[in-house]
Amino acid sequence: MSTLAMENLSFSYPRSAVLLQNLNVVFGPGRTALLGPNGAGKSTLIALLATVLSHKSGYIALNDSDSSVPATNLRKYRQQISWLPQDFVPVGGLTVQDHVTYSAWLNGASRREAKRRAPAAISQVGLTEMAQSKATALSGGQQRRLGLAGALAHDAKVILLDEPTAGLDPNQRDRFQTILQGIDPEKIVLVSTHQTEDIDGTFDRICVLDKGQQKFHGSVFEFMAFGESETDPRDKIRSAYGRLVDREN
Ligand SMILES: Nc1ncnc2c1ncn2[C@@H]1O[C@H](COP(=O)(O)OP(=O)(O)OP(=O)(O)O)[C@@H](O)[C@H]1O
Repeated sequence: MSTLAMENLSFSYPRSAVLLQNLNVVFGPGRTALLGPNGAGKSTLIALLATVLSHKSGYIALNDSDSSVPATNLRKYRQQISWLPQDFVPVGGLTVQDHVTYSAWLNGASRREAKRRAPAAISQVGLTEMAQSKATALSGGQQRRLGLAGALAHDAKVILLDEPTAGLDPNQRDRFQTILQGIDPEKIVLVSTHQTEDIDGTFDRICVLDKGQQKFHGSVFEFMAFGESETDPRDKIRSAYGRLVDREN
């Protein structure tokens, strides 16, 4: 079983207080929703896992590729990671097809592999009919799906998606959830989100980060137990989240 583990991970931005201190988290296969209030450190954690930021101490290990950060085998680690940043903006001038090919190549696939895999990833996110359109001409929701296609085309073991559905309308969010549900369950998928109403039925597990600390990590079912007075699963999750996270945030 693949696991992505952080051990005693600490991080602070320059001239800022410590944000993550001795964080220990293990993500396994399946879809995990990363919840937490604004400023909790979700994007930072994802950027550390993507190795866009470097942690101060501790380490990150991807067990079945025998690679870790810091490590001698950073390249091997990076080849197993796909990352969709929160502020994804398509590169101007590229078609959807070229954009997904380019993203897969940037994520570590060879040029030939990237080209070969792009059509399936474009189809997976429902953009086949727009494959020859300019990426910048897509709507906001379609652009997010384009970003997701780039992450999926790489066929990495770990897929990191930072608030992929922020600002999308309910239809586009539904569409995104359906795509997430279709991702190979053996992959480690970590998705930061504020949309607790989208969790039930899409995610297997929930990890709650608050003030740089892990407040909860377990199955969606276990999480719902904190919202026991509610009956609707979505209300249970919202209520559980409210109980776990300090209201003063
Ligand atoms: N480049 C930076 N330099 C200094 N501080 C930063 C930087 N980026 C983020 N921070 C700070 O680190 C903390 C965590 O930010 P981060 O973006 O990781 O939180 P988040 O949980 O993703 O928040 P949100 O839900 O609002 O996206 C915040 O206090 C933020 O102001």
